[in-house]
Amino acid sequence: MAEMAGEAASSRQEGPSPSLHMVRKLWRVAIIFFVGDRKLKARFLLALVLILCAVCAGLFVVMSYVQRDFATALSGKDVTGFHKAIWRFVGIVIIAAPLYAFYQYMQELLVIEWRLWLTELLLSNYFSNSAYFELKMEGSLDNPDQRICEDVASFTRNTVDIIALFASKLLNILGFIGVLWSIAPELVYFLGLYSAIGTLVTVYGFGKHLMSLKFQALQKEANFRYSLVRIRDNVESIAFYRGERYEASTVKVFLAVLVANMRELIVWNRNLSLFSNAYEFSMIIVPSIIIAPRYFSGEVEFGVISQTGFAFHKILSALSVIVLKFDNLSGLAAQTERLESLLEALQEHTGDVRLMKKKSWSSTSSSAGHSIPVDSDSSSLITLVPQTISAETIMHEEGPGLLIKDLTILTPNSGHVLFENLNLQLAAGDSLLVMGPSGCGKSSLLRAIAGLWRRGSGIIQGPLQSDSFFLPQKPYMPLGSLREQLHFPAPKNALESYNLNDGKLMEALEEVSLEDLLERVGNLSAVHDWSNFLSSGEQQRIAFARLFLHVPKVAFLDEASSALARNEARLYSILHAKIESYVSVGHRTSLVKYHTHVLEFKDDSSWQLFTREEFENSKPRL
Ligand SMILES: Nc1ncnc2c1ncn2[C@@H]1O[C@H](COP(=O)(O)OP(=O)(O)OP(=O)(O)O)[C@@H](O)[C@H]1O
Repeated sequence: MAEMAGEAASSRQEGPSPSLHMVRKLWRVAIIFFVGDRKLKARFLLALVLILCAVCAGLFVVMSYVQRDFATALSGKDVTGFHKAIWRFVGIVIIAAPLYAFYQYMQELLVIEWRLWLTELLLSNYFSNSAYFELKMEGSLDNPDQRICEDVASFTRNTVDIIALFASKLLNILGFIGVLWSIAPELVYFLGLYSAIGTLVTVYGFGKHLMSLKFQALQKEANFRYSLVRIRDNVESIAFYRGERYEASTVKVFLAVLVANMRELIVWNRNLSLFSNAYEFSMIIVPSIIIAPRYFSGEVEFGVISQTGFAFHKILSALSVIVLKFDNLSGLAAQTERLESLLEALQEHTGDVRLMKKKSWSSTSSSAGHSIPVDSDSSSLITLVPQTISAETIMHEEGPGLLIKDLTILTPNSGHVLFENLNLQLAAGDSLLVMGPSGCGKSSLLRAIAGLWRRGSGIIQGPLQSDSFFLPQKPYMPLGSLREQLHFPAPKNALESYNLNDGKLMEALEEVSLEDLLERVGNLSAVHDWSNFLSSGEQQRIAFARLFLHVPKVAFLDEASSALARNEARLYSILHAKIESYVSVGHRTSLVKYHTHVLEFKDDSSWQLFTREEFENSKPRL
């Protein structure tokens, strides 16, 4: 199973580790938003966040002076000074409260815009050039759905938080270092050394383990959730098999693996907390200890003690940001790692230069000629040719009918040869039935024609993608109304352009003997969980109705009538009348009479092409 392969493949990955390479990856994933097609908006929002951050940090510096005057007035029993300090404090609060709320709001807005943009970019690539299919087939990338959904959300949220955090810490250093330096320069040196040691201990003592555990936690959470989603998608089969105990034990294994990882993670988090708390708490009274003798000797006033403490802790927390926020940073590193590998994998499949700005700068010039359009809905089979055409790649060309030259197909991962040097040609009006033992490669032939499998050699000349239509072995019922089931794969937002009015849809339902379905569900807008609501035969008939509505030049049917008995003859006679050429895969000899040619695969991977008459004569029992 591809998921298991994905799990195995990615469990071999150790995850991120603290290094400059990691920082570069973070930059690569983050920068694409700020140089993408909405870069003006992105940069404007980021600039606003940084400006607000600077203003808020400035207010903190002002507040430290007010606090100093406040304390000094109190200790000197200076009532006027005390009232003055209170009014200045009130003034700062009046400015700071709305400003801080606006600052938070702008951060949230930046997160939402960033998430929306990145998710849309990933989705358009995921569905482009069959990337979603190939990623699953290759099994090298676990849970792309979780990466697109949760990792993008957490990545954008954490990155904005960290940018704002680093900016405010930097401004704190700039704002308070002068204050502290003017009072006690030795405290500045001390802080520099102390935080450098703390950072080194955190990064080298905890970094590798924590980042790797966080990376695995994301993966294991996703595997656990997917194991439950699979059950929801296959409830009926599991219930018939009475497979509850098996499934429960499988899910528990995923849970146990997840919990084992969590246990290890909390141990490391506990140790990190021990260290960072000791690191932080041991500094609480240090500034007072250093400044107190000067106060006792009358060198500085009382308020300087609290101002020194305030400035000291601001700079300490700024210089120690890696120590104190390492938990968030390691989470961000894990999300970055997962997103970076998704972006890389998608770029390999789609060639979309927007996905990896840095990398593409060096590769655009050389690969520009092969760049594959994203979101192209009139793409021909030619657009399915991968970026790098190797000796092991099947070539696609546009042409009338279907022409297959010297086609050899290998399975995607194992490279097992299914059949070799297949040659055939279908002219307009021809139809072909592909037969042979189970597992010989009949469906794989259709996969190769559709451009889903590319390993092998030879040439497939076929019509534009928009002129061909495939009915897969498992009928697929998307989410949506009955109308949308019939329109599928027309996108929801483009139904009108397909010019399929309700009259035509009802005609198609009649053609496939499903006119009663409309009575059962009420109308074409009815929404159900169609894959559970309809029987297998009914789902196959809906698939035929889609085919009759789309009227392609060539249709490909993979055991598309396997669940039909009575209706098969009727559907094939409509197919024959409506569609110029078609290729069916099937086991039943009853299908032979609906085709002009038969391609028969044998157990030894050889094949033979017959006209219908030749085939019938060679098998007298038919
Ligand atoms: N993703 C894959 N990776 C590796 N091998 C695969 C993959 N998918 C299918 N195969 C193998 O390729 C072979 C051909 O599969 P295919 O689905 O084309 O068979 P088929 O002739 O259509 O069989 P059936 O009549 O049972 O549907 C099988 O042995 C199958 O196990």
